[in-house]
Amino acid sequence: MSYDRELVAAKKAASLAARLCQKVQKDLLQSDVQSKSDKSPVTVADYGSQALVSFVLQKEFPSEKLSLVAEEDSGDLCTDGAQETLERITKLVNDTLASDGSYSVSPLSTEDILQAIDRGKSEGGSQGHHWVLDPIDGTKGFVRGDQYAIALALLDQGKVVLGVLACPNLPITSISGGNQHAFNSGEVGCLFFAEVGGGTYMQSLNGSSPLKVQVTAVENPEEASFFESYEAAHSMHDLSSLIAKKLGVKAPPVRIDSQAKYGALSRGDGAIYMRFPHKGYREKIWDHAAGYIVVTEAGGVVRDAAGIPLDFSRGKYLDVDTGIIVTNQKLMPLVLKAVRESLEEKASSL
Ligand SMILES: Nc1ncnc2c1ncn2[C@@H]1O[C@H](COP(=O)(O)O)[C@@H](OP(=O)(O)O)[C@H]1O
Ligand SMILES: [Mg+2]
Ligand SMILES: [Mg+2]
Ligand SMILES: [Mg+2]
Repeated sequence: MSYDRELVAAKKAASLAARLCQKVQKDLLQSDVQSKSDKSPVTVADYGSQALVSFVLQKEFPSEKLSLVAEEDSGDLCTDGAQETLERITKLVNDTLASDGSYSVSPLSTEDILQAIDRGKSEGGSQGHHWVLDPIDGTKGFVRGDQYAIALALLDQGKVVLGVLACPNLPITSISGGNQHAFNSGEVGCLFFAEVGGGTYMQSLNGSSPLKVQVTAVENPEEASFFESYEAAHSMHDLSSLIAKKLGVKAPPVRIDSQAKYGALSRGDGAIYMRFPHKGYREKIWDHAAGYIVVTEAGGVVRDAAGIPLDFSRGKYLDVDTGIIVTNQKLMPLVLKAVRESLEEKASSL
C-alpha cells in the first residue's frame, strides 16, 4: 500500500507548523511560556502548531474520520485568564494560513482553534489509521533558542508507515563535531521524511529538492560519536558515558534537544543515540514515531535496552525496558552488550 497522498499532506502540515514556530521563536516573550499541570513548559507555538497540523489534515482528508494522537489538549486554554493566550494562538494560526494561501477559508475563531487542538485526543492502538503528532518536540530547546522538531507520523495497524520531521534550527550540513549552533554560519532548517519501504529523504525547509539519506556505515565504535538529550533530567548522562567508555567511543557526547537527533542520525552525522530516562518515566509514542521511521528507513535500527523493537500499537505509551538505543545494524549488538554490562555494574554498585 502506498501512503503518497498522506506523505504530501504531512509534509505540508509540518512545514506550515514550522513556519509558525519559527515566527514565535524569533520574538519569544517570557509570557508565551506557560507551565502545564505536570510542570513541563508549553508555549503558544506548541498549541498553534497542533491546531495548524490538525486543521491541515482535516482539510486534506475531509471525507475521513481523522484519528489524531497528539501531545497537547485545550484544558489549560479554557481556564480563566487564558483568553488572551488563546487569541494570540488563533492569530498566529490565521496569519500562517494566510501567508501560505492554499486554504481559502475565513479566519478561524478561538472556538475552531480549541476544536482543532482537541481533535488530537485519540488514544491510538493496533487497529486502523492514527496520525501521531508532537507539535513541538523539545519545547525546552525551543524556549532556549536551540533545537526542536515538529514530528508527525502515521500508524497503520499499529505500525509506523510514514513520518515527517521538521527541524527548523538544524543546519543543512552535518553537525558531526557538534556544530549544532551554526545559526549564523550557513543555512538551517531541515525536513526529513520517510514512507515505509521507500527510504528516507531530506530537503531544506525552504524547499530544495529532496536528497536520499543513509545512516553512517561506521563499524568501529572508537570512531562512533553519540547523541543524547541536552536535558540531563530526560536521560541519564552518567549511564550513557559509562556505555560510551566501554565501547571505546572517543568523541564527547553531542547533546541536542528533540527528535532532531533521529534526523541527524539518519544522515550519518553521528552513529549512536542513547536515551535512558530516570526511573518511573513512561515514553510517549509522539516522542519517537516520526524519528523511528526516519532513521529505520535510512538503514538504522531502534531497540530498547533489552534489544526489543519498539511497539507503537499499544496506545499513547511506549513500554520500553530501561531506555532506547538507535544505531546502525553493525554497531547495535556491540552497543546492546555494553548497555547490559553497564546496567549490571550500576545495579551491583548500589
Ligand atoms: N523526565 C523525563 N524523562 C524523559 N523524557 C522526558 C522527561 N520529561 C519530558 N520528557 C520528554 O522528552 C522530550 C524531549 O526530548 P529530548 O530530551 O530528546 O529533547 C519531551 O518532549 P516535549 O518537548 O515535546 O514535551 C518530553 O516528552
Ligand atoms: Mg511537552
Ligand atoms: Mg516531545
Ligand atoms: Mg511537544
